[in-house]
Amino acid sequence: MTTHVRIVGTGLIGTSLGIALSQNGFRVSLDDPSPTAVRLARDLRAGEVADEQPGAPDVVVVAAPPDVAAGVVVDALNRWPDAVVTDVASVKESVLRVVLDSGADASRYVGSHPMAGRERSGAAAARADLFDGRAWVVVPHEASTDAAVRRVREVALSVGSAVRVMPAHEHDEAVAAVSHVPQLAASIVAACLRELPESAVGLAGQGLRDVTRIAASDPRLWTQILAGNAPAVRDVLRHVRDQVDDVVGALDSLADADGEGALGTLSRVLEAGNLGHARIPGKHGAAPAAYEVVSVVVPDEPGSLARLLTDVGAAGINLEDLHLEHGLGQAVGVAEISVVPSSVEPLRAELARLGWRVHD
Ligand SMILES: NC(=O)C1=CN([C@@H]2O[C@H](COP(=O)(O)OP(=O)(O)OC[C@H]3O[C@@H](n4cnc5c(N)ncnc54)[C@H](O)[C@@H]3O)[C@@H](O)[C@H]2O)C=CC1
Ligand SMILES: O=C(O)C(=O)Cc1ccc(O)cc1
Repeated sequence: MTTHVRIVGTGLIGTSLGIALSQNGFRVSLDDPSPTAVRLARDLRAGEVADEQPGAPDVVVVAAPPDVAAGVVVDALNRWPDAVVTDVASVKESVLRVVLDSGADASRYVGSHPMAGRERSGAAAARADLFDGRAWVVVPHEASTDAAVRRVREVALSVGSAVRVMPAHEHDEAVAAVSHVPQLAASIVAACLRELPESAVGLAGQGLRDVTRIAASDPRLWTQILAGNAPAVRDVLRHVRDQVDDVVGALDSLADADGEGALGTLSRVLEAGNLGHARIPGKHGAAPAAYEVVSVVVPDEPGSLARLLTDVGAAGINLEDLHLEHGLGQAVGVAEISVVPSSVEPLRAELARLGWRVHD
């Protein structure tokens, strides 16, 4: 029988999920306090407006802001006595605590968190493939039934996510380090740009863009996320502060004293960064792949990049990643094509043969 999923909160995450589930044969009904948000989600083919859908849902996914998520979960458990209820809030322990204290039937509640998102909010930013190949944390608690856990896993797997199961406190500690502190770091670095003269900001290259991409995220959402995970975020941030203090000490010594030991400190911090970076998983949560980059000059003309990608495909080589370096006002850019090491030489030779300028 077709599974009926009710999505409550049709912003970025709810609408993306609705589109992906609808494409995979689920029956989806949509609800949101904002009638405009529901209708936009419906128009984007995320499902039908809930008022127009008869019958109780099998699964309710609460995709509302973190500070109201727990209350919406409790309402859903009370309203639909046979439904499994999950939420996708970025913090899990604070939601679980409210649900357990509410007296509602928590055996049908299983928390969850897709590790996929964008720096934009709202249904208009939704993407059908948002969850594809990304981790989706399923967060059961002591009273969750196996049947409820299976239902939530089914939702995550059917949109292409890789399921990871862990308890709420472990989830919150993990995301403090891999998501919440990185968001703060991006915001703090970007905030330092506010007072810079135009002539300085104009020198920005890809490094600054990479480090600050998520500084464009929604401050209202992130204030709630950080507040909801305060102890774990604070602990990671203290660790960051200790390392910043070490670096400042080394730089003080270089600037004002004999600099003894300072280069060692700087080098250790940078090498530790290499080691941490190498642990970030590659595509589909797989172990980080050691790809190599082939750099190719691309003229700034219509169709150039498409022609390059066609030539890579025709050479029978799998493109693992693509990055375009493109300075403002330049007539050419550089495409950095990541491939497995064994493909580097064949690709270089083939592209050079076809007349592309391939860099060392
Ligand atoms: N934005 C991201 O990158 C990610 C967000 N999340 C989590 O997903 C949830 C939704 O986030 P987004 O989709 O980004 O937010 P959003 O701002 O795009 O959408 C939130 C929606 O919830 C609705 N809403 C507000 N109060 C509500 C209530 N009381 N009941 C039902 N709906 C209500 C709003 O009208 C809005 O349409 C949050 O809990 C967030 O922590 C999880 C993974 C990634
Ligand atoms: O933009 C990215 O790289 C993200 O990882 C987005 C994201 C934002 C919030 C979450 O709770 C989970 C994922």
